[in-house]
Amino acid sequence: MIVPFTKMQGIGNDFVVVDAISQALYLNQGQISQLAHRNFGIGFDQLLLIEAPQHPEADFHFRIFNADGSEAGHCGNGARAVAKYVRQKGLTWKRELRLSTNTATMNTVLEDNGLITINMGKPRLEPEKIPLRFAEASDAYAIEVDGIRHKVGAVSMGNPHCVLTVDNIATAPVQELGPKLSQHSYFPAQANVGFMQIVNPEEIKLRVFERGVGETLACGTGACAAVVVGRLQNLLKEKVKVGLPGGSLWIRWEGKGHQVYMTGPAKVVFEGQIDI
Ligand SMILES: N[C@H](CCC[C@H](N)C(=O)O)C(=O)O
Repeated sequence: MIVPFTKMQGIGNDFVVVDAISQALYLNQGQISQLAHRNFGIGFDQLLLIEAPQHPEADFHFRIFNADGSEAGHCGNGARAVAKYVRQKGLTWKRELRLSTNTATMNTVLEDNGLITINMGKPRLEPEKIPLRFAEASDAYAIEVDGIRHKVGAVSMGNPHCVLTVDNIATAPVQELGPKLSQHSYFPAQANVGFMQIVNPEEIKLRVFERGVGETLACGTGACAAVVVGRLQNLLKEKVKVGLPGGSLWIRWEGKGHQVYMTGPAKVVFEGQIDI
């Protein structure tokens, strides 16, 4: 079957986007991981399948699959890509959209400067909603890895995140500690692991070891999770610039009970088709 796709990226987090409305597409985990392969396939961090809305107030639904073929509940950089894709493909003329994923619904606004602002919803802090195997919600948890106790924050943005603070992002143990925290038994659904350096209360640097992928150049929900954790730990103000290896995102969170807002770019790289 010939499947047209659009390759896109959001500050270096890269996607294959497929309109699964006009052409239903069913891929198993092995096929997805093959397509994700940087040598044997197209190569991507996530596959985004755009589907018809599942409820009347949404304009589009999209599903997210990591490079290992696992399905995820949310993707912040991917949401910006979807918002840009549906307009560029003429699937809508609207500049303000309501998108849904398996775990979240969000409003998106295409700004005059070409950036996209997304209301990412309220962070979920209750352990059972992250999910995290702790009884009580806390602004910080102690998780032991190889005999060392790490102070981490944990939050769901519709997908699970674990965030720890480091002095210098350049020397953060992303490859050593990232997978061990991501697959720690305290995270029954695994977790995306953010390493956050506080530059000042309005700016951080962040690297993210993503569940189902490994370290990516950027993670949108990870940027939101890091700002939420930083604010809960009284390290950050309401508006924060998040510097990731692939570029910057602007996150705003007033605090508990409020929505998180994310602003950033999304770009088309090329159009293609593949015989699956
Ligand atoms: N790896 C994530 C999904 C992609 C999130 C990321 N690319 C973003 O921009 O939020 C997970 O398994 O929850």
